[in-house]
Amino acid sequence: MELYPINLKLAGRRCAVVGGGAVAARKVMLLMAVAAEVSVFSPVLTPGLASLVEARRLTWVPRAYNPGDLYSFFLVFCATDQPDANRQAAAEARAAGALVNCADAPELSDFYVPAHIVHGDLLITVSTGGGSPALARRLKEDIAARYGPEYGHYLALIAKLRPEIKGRLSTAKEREKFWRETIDHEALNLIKSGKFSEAEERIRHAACCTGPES
Ligand SMILES: C[C@@]1(CC(=O)O)c2cc3[nH]c(cc4nc(cc5[nH]c(cc(n2)[C@H]1CCC(=O)O)[C@@](C)(CC(=O)O)[C@@H]5CCC(=O)O)C(CC(=O)O)=C4CCC(=O)O)c(CCC(=O)O)c3CC(=O)O
Ligand SMILES: NC(=O)C1=CN([C@@H]2O[C@H](COP(=O)(O)OP(=O)(O)OC[C@H]3O[C@@H](n4cnc5c(N)ncnc54)[C@H](O)[C@@H]3O)[C@@H](O)[C@H]2O)C=CC1
Repeated sequence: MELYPINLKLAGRRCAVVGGGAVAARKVMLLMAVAAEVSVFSPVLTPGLASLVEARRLTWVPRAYNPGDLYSFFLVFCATDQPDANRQAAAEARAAGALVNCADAPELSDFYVPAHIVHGDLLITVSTGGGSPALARRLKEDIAARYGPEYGHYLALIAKLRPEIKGRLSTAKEREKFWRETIDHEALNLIKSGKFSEAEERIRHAACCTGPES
């Protein structure tokens, strides 16, 4: 195993993307989705990136990367179509202490972006360690067909009820047993049919019937 699985909080963090093509755009969109503060260094942008600049949601430095650009970022993506520029940017960013992703050189990257499915706070990711991004994408599609948006609603309900259940069941052991038994298909089926309050009641009711003796 080479990769440590970790999910980063990037809200408000300064992140840089070097390059403004299709790959850079994919990385930028994801950074924006998690409210990172994003700067793009590239002479040319995709139309999608250009409209984000116009909406003032993105800082654009409209030129090729220059040494010295990357001294103050937490995370840096090097995603130009020029291998030498990517290498130089990656080396500078790493020397400055940033975590680096080099789009055309996995061996120069500190981390990879996994294929992912998002439903609210539910994040399902697939990594192939850089071995086959196409396989990661395919597996993601298979998983997405199995775990739809209802799981996001289910998670939101469980997360809402967790503090209440924590108050009712006094030990961690009881809570662990409760949640292992309560996360079942019945509540999920209720959510699938739009019966949110019935699903909530089902979980609350289960908590009433659980106690130290059960
Ligand atoms: C190492 C990594 C670095 C990183 O970018 O983080 C990396 C590297 C490279 N990708 C390349 C090609 C492709 N990348 C994709 C797609 C995705 N690539 C993503 C991640 C990663 N790509 C990281 C490893 C993740 C892992 O494996 O765990 C995904 C999962 C996430 C995202 O980028 O958002 C996203 C899925 C989007 C989705 O879910 O839909 C497709 C498929 C397609 O587009 O249909 C192809 C063409 C088919 C193929 O090559 O498999 C090449 C060029 C190879 C060449 O020159 O031929 C390199 C460089 C190299 O390998 O040397
Ligand atoms: N990691 C991944 O998921 C994938 C990576 N790749 C790799 O990523 C690279 C980029 O792919 P695309 O976005 O499709 O290329 P592209 O040709 O669409 O875009 C390249 C961008 O880099 C900019 N650029 C060129 N030189 C620059 C410099 N010195 N400084 C700043 N910006 C510069 C250009 O203006 C352009 O916006 C490819 O060379 C390929 O090796 C390709 C597919 C997937």
